[in-house]
Amino acid sequence: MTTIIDGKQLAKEVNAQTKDRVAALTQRGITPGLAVIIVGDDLASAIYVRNKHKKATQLGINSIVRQLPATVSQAELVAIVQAYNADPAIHGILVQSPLPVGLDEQAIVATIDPAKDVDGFHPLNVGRLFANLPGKYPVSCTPRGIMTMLDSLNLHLRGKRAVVVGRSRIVGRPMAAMLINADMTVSVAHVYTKDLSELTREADVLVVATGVTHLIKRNDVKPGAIVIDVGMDRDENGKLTGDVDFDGVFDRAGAITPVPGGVGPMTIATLMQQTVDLCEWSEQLGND
Ligand SMILES: Nc1nc2c(c(=O)[nH]1)N[C@@H](CN(C=O)c1ccc(C(=O)N[C@@H](CCC(=O)O)C(=O)O)cc1)CN2
Ligand SMILES: [Mg+2]
Repeated sequence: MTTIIDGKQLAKEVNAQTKDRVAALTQRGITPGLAVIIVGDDLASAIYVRNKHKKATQLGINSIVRQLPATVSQAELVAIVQAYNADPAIHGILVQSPLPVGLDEQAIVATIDPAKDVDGFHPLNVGRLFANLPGKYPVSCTPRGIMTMLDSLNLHLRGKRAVVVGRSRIVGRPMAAMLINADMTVSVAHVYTKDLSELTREADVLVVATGVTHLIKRNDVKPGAIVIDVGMDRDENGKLTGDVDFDGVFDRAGAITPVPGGVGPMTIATLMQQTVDLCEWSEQLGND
């Protein structure tokens, strides 16, 4: 029997907990605040940002969306980030990715106060994750959401083999770090990897984040493996599909995420969770 990991349902459960935490803070006169900066008119980004705003508002988080024209300068963008850094009502700041060409995304992310870096993309927080430093700091939401999915399966991860296909800054690299921190033996594959199938067939946990439609097929998966599909691709008919051939892999996997309704909803739920984390952590610091 294969388990379908229902990201929508799990996201609902995470969101319900977040809503309770927001209510408890609000009772103390504190409202978590999230500032989302979006630059230009990328349609997909506009939809993701609208969904973030809607969800934050539903949960009682004070959500501010700052829409800027593609012509905004690097210096203007930095000044806007700095203003949110200085605003005590804002606990989480994020810049929707990708930015239009000409803007240096990394330089802008580096100006976000690491304590307000709700995406976990600031180099200080990335470094903390990779060094597995103790303490409270934000991490990238998609892989954190995937760790929540793995937790929900009550697996024994220690010593098992994980393969992450894709080495992006947002997903592949932080995912690998989180799996190493969970005591798994981790390999990261990418576009130059030779004999990909040989590697993926060793995985007890296989995370695929490449943007290549149906890259992973039935024979690339070890029987019983946990298969996490981060892909959001369009097939030849324009239908949303993943990096994994779900129908082919389904009854070979032990558990598998669907697309849509798998990792995507967990990314937004984790973002909300992390906004409230940052708010609570800032309060604890303030009370010390
Ligand atoms: N600053 C950031 N930029 C981007 C991030 C991010 O975490 N921070 N991630 C992605 C976009 N993204 C959130 O920003 C995101 C993408 C997709 C989904 C989602 O729920 N997908 C649905 C399907 C949606 C559809 O039908 O198109 C699903 O998988 O079920 C959530 C968040 C890049 N940029
Ligand atoms: Mg999905």
